[in-house]
Amino acid sequence: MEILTNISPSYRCFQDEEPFKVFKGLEKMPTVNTLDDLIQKLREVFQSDNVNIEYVRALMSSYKSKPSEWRKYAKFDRYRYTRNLVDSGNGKYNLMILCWGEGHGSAIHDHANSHCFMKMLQGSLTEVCFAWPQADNEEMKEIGRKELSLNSVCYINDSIGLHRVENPSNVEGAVSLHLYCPPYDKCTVFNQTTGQKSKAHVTFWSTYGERRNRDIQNRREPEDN
Ligand SMILES: N[C@@H](CS(=O)O)C(=O)O
Ligand SMILES: [Fe+2]
Repeated sequence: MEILTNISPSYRCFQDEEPFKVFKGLEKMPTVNTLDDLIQKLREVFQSDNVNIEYVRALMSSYKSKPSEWRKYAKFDRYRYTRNLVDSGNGKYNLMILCWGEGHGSAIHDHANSHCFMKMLQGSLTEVCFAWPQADNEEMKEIGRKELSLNSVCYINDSIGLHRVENPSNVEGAVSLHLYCPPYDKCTVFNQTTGQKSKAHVTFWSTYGERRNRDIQNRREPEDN
């Protein structure tokens, strides 16, 4: 499957209404009414051998978050953000809901050569982007920072750079919907001060709305700096 990646980094993050301005050239966008509808439409899009990143992003943007539709997947942990599998996309991608308690964040990481789409379903998150380290033992260079607000969608891949994400609120949890294509279970995490890399496994806290067992949950990485 080929994924078209001709996306301009400056259009990497789109708030609510933008897709229709920015993507006039695309076919008429179908309306996405519910989360199930979004799941279904994503499956259809990824049946093709050519997937247009901007189309996926616009589809995700067109869904307006309704907590009653995603609550069954939104399982929080006290200590770290959780990853909850929603759909395994016929093996082509993983769609998941991440739950970020107050102050929870990820370490700086790559996305294992996958495409990463991220949509806010509740609250807001801060995304801090970094360049790949150029030399040993050097502070990582921040290349951008944004607030992701409700319903906005952003996109990253390894050629754009690395990032870490955090919920800056100390009163509200945040929930985000992520699509990774192809699916991956290992990524690289980086020490912000030294740029030192290590491999981390990424696992699911729950799958299809069911909690997984404690052993698996306790093996989770790569959260929290
Ligand atoms: N990519 C991270 C979440 S985020 O910090 O973008 C993960 O899948 O765990
Ligand atoms: Fe990420």
